[in-house]
Amino acid sequence: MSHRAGRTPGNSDTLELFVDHVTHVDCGVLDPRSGLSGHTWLVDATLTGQRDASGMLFDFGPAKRLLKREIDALIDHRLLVPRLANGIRLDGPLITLTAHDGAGIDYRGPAAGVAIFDAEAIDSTLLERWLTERIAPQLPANIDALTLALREERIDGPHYHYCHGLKSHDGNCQRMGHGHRCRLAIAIDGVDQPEIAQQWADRWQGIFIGQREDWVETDRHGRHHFAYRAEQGDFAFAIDAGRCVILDGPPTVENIADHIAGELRHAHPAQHIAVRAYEGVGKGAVARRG
Ligand SMILES: Nc1nc2c(c(=O)[nH]1)N=C([C@H](O)[C@H](O)COP(=O)(O)OP(=O)(O)OP(=O)(O)O)CN2
Repeated sequence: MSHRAGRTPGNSDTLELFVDHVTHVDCGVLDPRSGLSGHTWLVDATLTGQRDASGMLFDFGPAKRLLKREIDALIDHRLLVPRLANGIRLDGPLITLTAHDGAGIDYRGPAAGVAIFDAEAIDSTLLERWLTERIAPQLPANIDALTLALREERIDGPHYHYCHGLKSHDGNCQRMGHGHRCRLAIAIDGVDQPEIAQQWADRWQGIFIGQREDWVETDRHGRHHFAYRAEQGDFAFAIDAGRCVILDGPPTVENIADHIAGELRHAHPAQHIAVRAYEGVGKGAVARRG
């Protein structure tokens, strides 16, 4: 999605500067069809304009810092909410979604934990436009246009997406309801097991991973309620129990990998298990049992 930043581009002296994967965004999305989903989008940026006296469009260092800072501040580690979607209600800090299948999701938390869009649904095209409209005006005057492209990491093997929050994290991971799209790999006795990893990925698509000590109750509609107090404020989430996984410890990627390894160990007690779980793109944890 492209947005003019200021001047009209010239003909022959216009150049493009690109930064692939200037940042990635890990967020949760409320959607009237799927309910809750976790996303990781890589962001590629292209700047169009004229060189200044230094021979540059924009020094890569400050350009990357500005783009990453703004994109991260606007949508990273937030729950993205399409305000105009059927079934969405905003009532102060309480956001409720009644999805098409009747399932209800409640979120309550500080404003910093969400991003609200005047839209019926959220996808990468909408986010590209929304972000460029806000960031392009901050670019230097010799930049005529900004193009941002959001893409998912190419993952050929098993992968899943989930939402969570890490209440003790000193950064934005404390925000309940942010999410990730992740690879998952499992090996038994050193042999890759894509089918087993795929079964886990299928089972875990779109789950919310909570911590047992934050589980408050299961209501009469069969929804688990979670709540915690973090540095940025009080967060609470309610979602169908069938879409929750509850861990004994915080839902870090270490604990997620270890949870899967522990479950597999029951089924394969005499074998060596290795679970390589990712959190978003390019990072994660390996848990080994046996
Ligand atoms: N050892 C661990 N550290 C962190 C975990 C974890 O599970 N184990 N989890 C998180 C957060 O959940 C988070 O979503 C990761 O975000 P962040 O640290 O911001 O990672 P990015 O790749 O997005 O980093 P940038 O600096 O924004 O590029 C945090 N730590």
